[in-house]
Amino acid sequence: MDHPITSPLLPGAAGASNLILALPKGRILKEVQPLLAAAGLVPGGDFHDEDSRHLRFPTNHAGLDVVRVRPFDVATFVAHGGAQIGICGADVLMEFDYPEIYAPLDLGVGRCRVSVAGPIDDPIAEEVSRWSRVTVATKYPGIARRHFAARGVQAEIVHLNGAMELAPSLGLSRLIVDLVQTGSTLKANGLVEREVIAQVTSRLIVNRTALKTEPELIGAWLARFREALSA
Ligand SMILES: Nc1ncnc2c1ncn2[C@@H]1O[C@H](COP(=O)(O)OP(=O)(O)OP(=O)(O)O)[C@@H](O)[C@H]1O
Ligand SMILES: O=P(O)(O)OC[C@H]1O[C@H](OP(=O)(O)OP(=O)(O)O)[C@H](O)[C@@H]1O
Repeated sequence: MDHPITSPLLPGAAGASNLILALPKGRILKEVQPLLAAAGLVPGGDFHDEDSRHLRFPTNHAGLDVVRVRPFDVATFVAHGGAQIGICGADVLMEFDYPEIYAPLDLGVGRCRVSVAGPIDDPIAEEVSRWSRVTVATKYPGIARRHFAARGVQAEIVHLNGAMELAPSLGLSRLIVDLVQTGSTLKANGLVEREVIAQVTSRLIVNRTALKTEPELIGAWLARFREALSA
């Protein structure tokens, strides 16, 4: 597909700063590479060198640089306006619930779900809504707290950044809230999915203020991604 560089995608008037697209390191980055290519966006420098210490990279568009950050931090960079556009999972958006972020495009990658899980040999965990409180290990304290609060249950959160599946067997918590795709990580650790909180895919996100101040420039990138998705 031919992607001529049309004028809205060029840098603005002299002195205008570059747009920044925040990309998540890891699995999502791998999955969105074909979409970036279809949108005519090619990160340059040593972007593809995983050992590079650079964090910001030029692209084939003089008006757009990319930064490579942790998946959770994509939303924070975009919410604070450090990056105007980003790509991150709906799980991250749900966790932070930043009002500054607009998420217009579902990219259809990174498909999984946020779920409650517990030990397979703890059948009463199914009756959690009858409890007044429960301990939950998770890297999603906001999602977990809101989910249980909506059922009138107070969640006491043990905040972990990974390996949540170990928490019940090691006595940290009764339940976990984590991402599930195939379910093999739960199974391998003696856990079972109890409840799906939300389905997850990755989204293209935009800072709302930036969209108001640079509507043509950001609108042109949204149109490119939309077109790439429908190709
Ligand atoms: N098993 C999975 N299947 C599909 N998508 C997933 C899966 N695990 C995570 N994701 C999606 O990918 C995003 C990034 O997950 P990834 O595991 O790459 O990073 P992370 O572990 O959150 O990052 P960090 O290295 O900063 O801890 C998640 O926010 C979610 O949207
Ligand atoms: O249902 P499954 O297909 O087993 O996938 C779920 C696992 O994937 C994610 O972990 P990831 O592989 O990203 O590891 P990390 O969070 O520890 O980096 C998630 O935190 C689960 O542990």
